[in-house]
Amino acid sequence: MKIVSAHVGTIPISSPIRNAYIDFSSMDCSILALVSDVIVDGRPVVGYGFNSNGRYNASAILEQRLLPRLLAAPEAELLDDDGALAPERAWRVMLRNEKPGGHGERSVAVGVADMALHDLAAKLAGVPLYRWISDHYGDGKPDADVFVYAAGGYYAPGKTLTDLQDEMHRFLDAGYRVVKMKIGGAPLDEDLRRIEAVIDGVLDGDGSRLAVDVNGRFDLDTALEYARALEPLGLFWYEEIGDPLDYALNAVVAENYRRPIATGENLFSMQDARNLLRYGGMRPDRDYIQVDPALSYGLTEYRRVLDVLDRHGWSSRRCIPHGGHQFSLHIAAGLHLGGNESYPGEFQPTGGFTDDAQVVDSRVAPGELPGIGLEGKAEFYSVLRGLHA
Ligand SMILES: O=C([O-])CC(=O)C(=O)O
Ligand SMILES: [Mg+2]
Repeated sequence: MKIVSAHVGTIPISSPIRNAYIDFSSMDCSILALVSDVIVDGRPVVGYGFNSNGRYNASAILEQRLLPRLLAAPEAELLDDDGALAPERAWRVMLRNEKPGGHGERSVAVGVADMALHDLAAKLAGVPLYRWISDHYGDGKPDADVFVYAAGGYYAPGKTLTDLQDEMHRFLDAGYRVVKMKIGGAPLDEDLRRIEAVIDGVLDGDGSRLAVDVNGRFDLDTALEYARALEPLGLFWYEEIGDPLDYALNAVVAENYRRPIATGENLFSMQDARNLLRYGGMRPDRDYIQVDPALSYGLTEYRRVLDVLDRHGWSSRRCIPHGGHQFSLHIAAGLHLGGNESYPGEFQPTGGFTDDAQVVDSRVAPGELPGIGLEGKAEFYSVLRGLHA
């Protein structure tokens, strides 16, 4: 097995929505095809990768550093002892001559390549990725389906409370039980009206089915003011409250807020996640870790994150990755995570699951196509095919 060519593209995943920190009017991402020399049914087996939303494309790092190393490596450096593609070995090749620290855009680029390598490895083995992950990295007994919640509730120009309620009703109609909305982009009293409109108008008064996401906007005073107002509502979680690297802020909020906290989508390495556990006051009996493998050096690094969590007494069930993509859906099923995010309708064409995926009672199965199964997302697959056809 040899990787004969690598093809990088940059595509928009933009929309007019806004969270408390950024709008998505110019959001884009990198896409990648790794073409192998293995031919099945007259076509080469190809692994695909992309980065999820929130960080912009990292195409230059892929093109200028990571992929040249991958393509120049002797075949044996990418293979395991049985001659099969070993994504973790290829990962080490890509990161040769890179210093530690300084995670960020590099971790996005590696995340894209790591995803494509895992897609390719599972396709070469002829199995869906969750099965490959479970057999190679897990206990061989993957979960049949995965908890998913519907994320949305963004701020948008002209969006009314009724529009917000309609959006949340659509999520419930699509099979989700738990929904998420943005806060922190409006004054507290206005956010509370938005929250109450969803809890009372959509969720039959049950706040435990609503998560709220600040996208790192609050200083400590505002974080605590909101915490006091939110606690009686019994929310599913209070997310990314302050700057992602302000572990002390997170710890103080955790001391003052009894309900679950979720964070980690802007932590890009095992070391960052470990610092969150060491200094962030996160509580293993109730809080959630949202590190997104597609943004943070891929599944190879994510396994290190899971190992650190385990050493700190955390269950993998407390991990619900950010990003709403099909890659993390397989990882969640293969490694017994607590769930995965979903954005019905946003961040197309990359976001979401295969076209035939059915969410029932907030659970969805990763599907049985070989690899990640992006071939089952028709619009996205036509874009990916265009990279190398
Ligand atoms: O608005 C965003 O950047 C996405 C986000 O935080 C999430 O999905 O949790
Ligand atoms: Mg978030």
